[in-house]
Amino acid sequence: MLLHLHNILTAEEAHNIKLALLKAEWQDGKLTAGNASRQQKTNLQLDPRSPLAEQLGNAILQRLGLRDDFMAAALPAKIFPPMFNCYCNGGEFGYHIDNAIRQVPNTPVKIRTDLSMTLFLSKPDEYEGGELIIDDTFGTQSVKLPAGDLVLYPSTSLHRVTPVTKGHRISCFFWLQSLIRDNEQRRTLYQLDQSIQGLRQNTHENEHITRLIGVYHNLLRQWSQTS
Ligand SMILES: O=C(O)CCC(=O)C(=O)O
Ligand SMILES: [Fe+2]
Repeated sequence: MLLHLHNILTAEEAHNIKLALLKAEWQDGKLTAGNASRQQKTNLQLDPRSPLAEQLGNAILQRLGLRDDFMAAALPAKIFPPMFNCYCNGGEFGYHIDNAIRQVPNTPVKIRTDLSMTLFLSKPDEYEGGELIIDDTFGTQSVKLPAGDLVLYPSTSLHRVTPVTKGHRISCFFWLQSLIRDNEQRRTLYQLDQSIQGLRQNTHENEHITRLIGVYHNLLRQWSQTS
């Protein structure tokens, strides 16, 4: 399941973050690439240990935590600290699948990457190219979102970023380990949750809704892994 989440940041917030990032010191994106994807990657990244990356990353995570749609779709168990990248001057990232396990820098914490996310910080008309192309069971999708919007997709997907031939494509990208490892089980829970929310908005609370909420929790209990 690929999900487009609108307005994680307002356009103005995204713009201000982008301005701060444009002035930042960037490093070669190959530094954090796995062996196989190193040749495919010609972009820039912010040093994940820099105070700016930490401050912006925490603010973005705090915002995501307040979003019911994100929490219901992702069911996060552990989130990798957000990272920031910049593509310009023909920079791209060829087809790859993200590493399965990532260690949080300077900690013993390992995260299985179940879901990948990109939060777009540049406006689509500020750069040419830079589409995130995602291939999965749902077909091939080309994603280029308004500043402040986020795409969430299974980390099992083959994906690439097309060359940015004009302007700068600045974004925040990261991964998470979900309480639900299996993509189909997670999708089923999301659909059930959306239906329950729809019923609760359109109908008075009743015993059937209560039982349905119970079914949701019982499936979550059966399928979830908390570590
Ligand atoms: O920039 C993006 O949208 C995705 C980046 C990416 O695929 C990666 O760093 O693994
Ligand atoms: Fe990737």
